[in-house]
Amino acid sequence: MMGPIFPWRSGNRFALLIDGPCFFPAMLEAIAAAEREVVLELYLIEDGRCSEVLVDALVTAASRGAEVRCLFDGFGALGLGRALRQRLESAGVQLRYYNPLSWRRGLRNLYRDHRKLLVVDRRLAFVGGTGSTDDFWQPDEEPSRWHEVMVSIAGPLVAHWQLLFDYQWLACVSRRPWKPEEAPGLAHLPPLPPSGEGMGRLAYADARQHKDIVQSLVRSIRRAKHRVWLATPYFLPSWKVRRALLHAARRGVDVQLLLTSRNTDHKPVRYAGQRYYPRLLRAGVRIHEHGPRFLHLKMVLVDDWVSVGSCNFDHWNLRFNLEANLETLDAEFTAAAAACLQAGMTSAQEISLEAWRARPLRKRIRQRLWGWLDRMVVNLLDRRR
Ligand SMILES: O=P(O)(O)OC[C@H](O)CO
Repeated sequence: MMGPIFPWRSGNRFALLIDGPCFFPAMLEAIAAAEREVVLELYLIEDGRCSEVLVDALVTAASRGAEVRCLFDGFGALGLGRALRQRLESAGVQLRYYNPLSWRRGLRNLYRDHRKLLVVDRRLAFVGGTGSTDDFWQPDEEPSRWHEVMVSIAGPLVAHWQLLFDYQWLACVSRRPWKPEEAPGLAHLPPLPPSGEGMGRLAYADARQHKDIVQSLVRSIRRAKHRVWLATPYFLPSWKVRRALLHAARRGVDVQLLLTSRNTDHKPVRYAGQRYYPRLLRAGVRIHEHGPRFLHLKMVLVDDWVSVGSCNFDHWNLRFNLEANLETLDAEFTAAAAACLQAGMTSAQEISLEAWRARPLRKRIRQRLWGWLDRMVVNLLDRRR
């Protein structure tokens, strides 16, 4: 791994904020209270009521003299129109775009900044899986159309999230790689500390160059004693993750997956991922498809360890994206994450092996087709390495 690895830090306070109507007002309130600095990094941001309110808050903060910097993904921000961009710029908000699309960049256009983070005055951070679109939140609309979580963090860990932003902010201009000697980084994944109050760590991925986010997940699953509960909207896990899940289920660990139902924005991804169902079900993994709203949250609970953030742990994300997750070992936060996942699984439909075997022909054809396409593209990309 090329990048430095962040250590565990104790003494943080975490709050799990479930769904846009809970986390957007909290984020806006923090921006409204900013005295010196606001940094925001998002993959998805597009025109709509949600972004209008967010832009209002950023513009107000900048007009009061706070330094406001926004780093948006060059593809994810294509839906952000000129009017909102100009409002930000005229108020003095500094805007940068990660890897803007260009025909000259060819396959390098696939590299995307998928992180989602907000840090205010270097003292309060919000991290998780949201974008700024009306699907996540609109004022006065409840519940939100998409089910998502963010976590508020106060304490020493906030400095690490600020650092992650600052490096990427610089790298966007100079294309400088990370310089390990400049960061408070470790060379290897740190051992898991005993569960304690406010224990947390920043795990990240920098496309193929650095992936402690997934190494940490695989290590946790391999050591799981009681449970592995994993929620993601785009279930295309790498072989290492699948193998760890299968082995955990076979040795009697309670392995449960919370995935999307037909209520998804990328149906082909769902079909391609369903090719893994039979083997997982035979090993004893329980699979739930979340129906009521589109499940967009990305969260894993392994015994008391939680990893939550931007990462879908799929082979596309981990090949091309910048990702960032919060890992925690904190009894209260673990209980909140478990309750959130449990509620999701309770309102989902569980898929049994019998029902799966009896699925109609048209479903089998779709799964074969998209599964085959996914595998073919991945094989082609592997050959280019
Ligand atoms: O990439 P995610 O997981 O942030 O989800 C955003 C979707 O791609 C929107 O279609």
